[in-house]
Amino acid sequence: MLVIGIAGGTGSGKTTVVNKILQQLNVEGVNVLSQDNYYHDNPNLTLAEREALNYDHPKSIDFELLTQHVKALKNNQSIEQPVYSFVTHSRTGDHVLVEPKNVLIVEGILVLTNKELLKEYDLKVFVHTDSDERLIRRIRRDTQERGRDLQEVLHRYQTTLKPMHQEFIEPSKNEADLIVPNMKNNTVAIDFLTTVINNSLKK
Ligand SMILES: Nc1ncnc2c1ncn2[C@@H]1O[C@H](COP(=O)(O)OP(=O)(O)O)[C@@H](O)[C@H]1O
Ligand SMILES: Nc1ccn([C@@H]2O[C@H](COP(=O)(O)O)[C@@H](O)[C@H]2O)c(=O)n1
Repeated sequence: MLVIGIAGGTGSGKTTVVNKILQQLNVEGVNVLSQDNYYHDNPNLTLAEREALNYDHPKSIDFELLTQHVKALKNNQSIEQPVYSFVTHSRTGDHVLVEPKNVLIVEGILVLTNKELLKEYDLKVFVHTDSDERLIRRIRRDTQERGRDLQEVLHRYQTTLKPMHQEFIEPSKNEADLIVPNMKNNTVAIDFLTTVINNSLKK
């Protein structure tokens, strides 16, 4: 199994890049584990308390479970991936059964920050987009798809998102084997990535 970690700031285009790779890959099967499904649940907190949490710090992620799931898939075992809701800031209680396949992509803002998880990757990618463009994309997405309003997005950006990006996410770029600029459609980088993945699978 080839394991690929794809990180980058919020709104950098990680999901978009992953979807383009999936369209082009010439392999039997690919699984994608999104870090977003591995946020801690915090069932003992009220909705207001959960809303106030910092979701851009590495401690907000259940890396133990994510790493355990990556290792299980590599050992040819199935996993039950939790499902997360950005509306309630908690796990829904549902699970998705994931069976092992040839390629595993692990994507998320913090997936290149965890030492144990870093050991599991064969290829590490960082998607780069300038912060002003990422903020614009984030406002658009969170108000249209994640039930947020402009004030919420801007408050979170100033209080946690930007400082955490500078402290944890941007430095994790140094772990990457490849940096994909995604300010505009970058077909060359996507073609390059799929070629690298296909070649690694042939070895
Ligand atoms: N190269 C691009 N040019 C313009 N818009 C883009 C590009 N890549 C992604 N987007 C848009 O930006 C938003 C965030 O992209 P997404 O892939 O969800 O980012 P991430 O997963 O890194 O948070 C989406 O609305 C997406 O359509
Ligand atoms: N309850 C939550 C959990 C996370 N977030 C934000 O999601 C961002 C990461 O997701 P991407 O798809 O953009 O990579 C992260 O920046 C968190 O602030 C949230 O708003 N609410």
